[in-house]
Amino acid sequence: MKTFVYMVRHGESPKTEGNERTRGLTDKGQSDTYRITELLKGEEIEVFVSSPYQRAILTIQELARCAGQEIVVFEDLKERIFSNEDSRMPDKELIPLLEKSFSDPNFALTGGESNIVCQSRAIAVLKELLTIHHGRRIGLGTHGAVMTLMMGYYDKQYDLDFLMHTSKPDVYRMEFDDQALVEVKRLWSIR
Ligand SMILES: O=C(O)[C@H](O)COP(=O)(O)O
Repeated sequence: MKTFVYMVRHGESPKTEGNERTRGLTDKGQSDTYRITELLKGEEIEVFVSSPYQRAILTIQELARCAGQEIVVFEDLKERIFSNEDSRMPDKELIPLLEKSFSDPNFALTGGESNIVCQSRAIAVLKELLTIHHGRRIGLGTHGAVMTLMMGYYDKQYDLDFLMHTSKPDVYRMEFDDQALVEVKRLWSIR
């Protein structure tokens, strides 16, 4: 029996407001949540889980509401901690850090996580979800780096280049046969 995981990367978030945990969505990010709902409401997703970060929860909230389901938050689905959770790392620092991290998966800044540490904690959750919700459809509110690391665990094509070509929001449907990934389809299209 197939299990489907819908990776929903959050929409646009204000970069200067709140901290990593609390910043929400911009007006565009908010309006994209309705597009996500339209796109996915026919998929009959019954289980909703998310990163604990507001921007990820808010992106799937309307879809979960339409499905009459609660969102279950998993701390270990949060975005990779690049240096700390207090503020967003500027892109001019983030991009070199990502380049270094994808060539050395054990590399971490002081106070931050490596790719390997982030991947291990998120994959532990995903494997548990695939077991508990075997045969069901799971919507997962996520972020660029942790999503790429989860997808890359199953298929090496999901690497830094993939991450750099993703959008906010973005949606990928992963089809599993038990714990094995059989297919990935991008469902989001950029207008
Ligand atoms: O999905 C992501 O890349 C992270 O959550 C960072 O999002 P941001 O560009 O809003 O900081």
